[in-house]
Amino acid sequence: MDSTEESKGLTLDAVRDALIRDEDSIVFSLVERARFPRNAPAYDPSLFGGVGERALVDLYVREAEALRAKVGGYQLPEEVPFFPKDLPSPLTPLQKNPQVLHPTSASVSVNEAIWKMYFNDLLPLFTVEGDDGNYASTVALDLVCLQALSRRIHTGKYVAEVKFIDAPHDYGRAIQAKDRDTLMKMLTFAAVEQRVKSRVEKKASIFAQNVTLDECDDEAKCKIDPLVVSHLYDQWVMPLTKLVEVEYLLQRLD
Ligand SMILES: C=C(O[C@@H]1C=C(C(=O)O)C=C[C@H]1O)C(=O)O
Repeated sequence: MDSTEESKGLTLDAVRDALIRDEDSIVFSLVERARFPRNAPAYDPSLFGGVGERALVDLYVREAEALRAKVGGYQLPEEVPFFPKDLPSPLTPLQKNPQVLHPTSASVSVNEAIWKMYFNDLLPLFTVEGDDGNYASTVALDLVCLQALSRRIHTGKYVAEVKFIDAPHDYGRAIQAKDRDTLMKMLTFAAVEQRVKSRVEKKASIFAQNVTLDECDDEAKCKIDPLVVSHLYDQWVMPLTKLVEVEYLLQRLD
């Protein structure tokens, strides 16, 4: 969420607009990563002796996050690091962000689940098997994908706050009873989810087109399968966003 939106007051429409914009970043990041094959050695901790037991991708993400923290990153609730331990302190004066969420929101992270999902489930669905040796580009693009997914999913903290503010008594009862199932039912909007899935599939089919000048180009294939993107949202992005919402709500009255 940018600070102008926050200062105008948090509304469900404004947060949903932010989620819609994040769809573009997610689709584009997947299209970029799909230019390279799987490149499995980048994920193998037993390779690249110089970097110890860590896979190249771990090393890259950890160092990139440390640098980002030094220049003032990870101060917003939706910006959550994958390697939060021992992040360096910022070297720059911090921007003053309005505190719109409950203070415990910083501790809500589902990045471990995002990491596992991305490498174990998603990558094999949109990259081709193979190894072209371009490991530096591969891990750099993985980081872009992971960050886009993580930001979208952790924006669920704002969604939860707005829903809570709209019905504090109903949510309050379920929170006090620590009733996860009721919270999950209350915050789920099936019709909205259906529209999200249809829209991301459409976006993927437009953004991932191979554009040519040929009049009638039957060969124009998509760079990623639009169905993979709606599957990603259906199976992982929306369930994890809702998990963030539940986790946030459970701490909302602390
Ligand atoms: C994010 C929301 O909460 C839930 C999760 C959704 C999603 O991840 O896109 C969509 C609808 C809701 O079931 C919302 O209500 O907008």
